[in-house]
Amino acid sequence: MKHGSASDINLTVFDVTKFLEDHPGGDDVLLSSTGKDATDDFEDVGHSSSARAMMDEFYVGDIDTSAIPSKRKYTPPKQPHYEQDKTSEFVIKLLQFLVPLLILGLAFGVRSYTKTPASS
Ligand code: HEM
Repeated sequence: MKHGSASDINLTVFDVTKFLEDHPGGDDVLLSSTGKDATDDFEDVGHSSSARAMMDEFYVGDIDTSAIPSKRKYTPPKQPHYEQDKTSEFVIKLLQFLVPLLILGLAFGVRSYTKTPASS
């Protein structure tokens, strides 16, 4: 949040971790205002001048917002293009279909060879 009448491009950072339990307005409102510019949140409440004076206790430093790099769109690194070999994929699919049939045929074959002829 901005503090006092500092220049518009400066953002003042406060560490309120030690103040969470003691904040008269509660810890939930403090937490909901962390990690962002909480100037409006702070001002909207109409904090007293003694509340403003307390802020010095939690002062960490100023950030020159013009020095913050603007967010850049993430572009994933280019992947090398691999020649995809579809034949092995096809062979695997074919085997997945044929192997069970082969086992079934084998089982029937073995059965018909080993079957004792029906007593006549
Ligand atoms: C370092 C920052 C802050 C300090 C030192 C501080 C301090 C205080 C103090 C001393 C009070 C008692 C009333 C008064 O004296 O004005 C208070 C009340 C309150 N504060 Fe903060 N505060 C801070 C930040 C915030 C933030 C970011 C919010 C966000 C919404 C907030 C919301 C409130 C609320 C809702 C109350 C209760 C007001 C009421 O019941 O009348 N405060 N705060």
